[in-house]
Amino acid sequence: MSLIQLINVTKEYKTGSETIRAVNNISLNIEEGSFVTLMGESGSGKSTLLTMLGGLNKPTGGNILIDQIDIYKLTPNALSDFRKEYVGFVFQAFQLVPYLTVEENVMLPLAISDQKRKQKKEIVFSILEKVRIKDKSLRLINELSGGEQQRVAIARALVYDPLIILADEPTGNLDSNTSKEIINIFLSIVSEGKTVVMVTHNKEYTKHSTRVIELSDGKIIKENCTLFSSVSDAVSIDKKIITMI
Ligand SMILES: Nc1ncnc2c1ncn2[C@@H]1O[C@H](COP(=O)(O)OP(=O)(O)OP(=O)(O)O)[C@@H](O)[C@H]1O
Repeated sequence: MSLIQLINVTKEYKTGSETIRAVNNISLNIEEGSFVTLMGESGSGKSTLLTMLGGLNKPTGGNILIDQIDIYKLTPNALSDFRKEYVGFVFQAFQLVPYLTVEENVMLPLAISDQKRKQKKEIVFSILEKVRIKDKSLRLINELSGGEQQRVAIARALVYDPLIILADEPTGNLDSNTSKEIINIFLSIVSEGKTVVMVTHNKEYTKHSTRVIELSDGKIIKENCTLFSSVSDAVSIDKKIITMI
């Protein structure tokens, strides 16, 4: 059974007398451990689809099942628990707290957790190590480069060890070399078995994904699966690219 199942999903926004159909009757299955990129022109419905997948934006039609849970049939509290357990979000604008340190930003989502402080610190440090920013854990956010800030944002998204990472234009504010480093982090996350769904406008990054989905006017117009036989192939090719820079 697929980890993510969308069944006839539609989203309409009403603004005044106008109704915008941002996502138009999409059905889609996403397997666990895949790296999916969502492409398409501005306004084609990518962010709407991503936020619906993450339990942040209720569809006006259809069902979204994650791990066989029909997420919008959950109560608000259960939906919030579901998000905590299953989904980590990464955004273009990082959305970090500028007057807190790296460590404090990543620790922030754990504020509501019952774990002991020592345990929380261990989780935070192991993730900071994974995204290679541990040496700057005591720096304030505004003392970091854009790429470093995005690493912190990815670390924060990983603190509850979610199965799914949803990233909306995570490289949109970064130069091309830094963007490749961020894509490499996503590839290593995927190689651990997590599922990443990433919105991007940059065609170059689609070659690292296991599946590319192109949207237009809220519909899937093109799909390209299994560009690599496995994610480890993608990682090795990506490493070659990084070495060439
Ligand atoms: N909260 C909202 N209220 C009204 N209309 C909205 C809302 N959010 C998105 N839309 C509209 O829905 C359509 C799809 O928007 P969406 O942000 O999903 O597209 P996108 O492909 O992510 O675009 P971009 O690449 O510019 O971020 C657009 O026409 C947009 O104006």
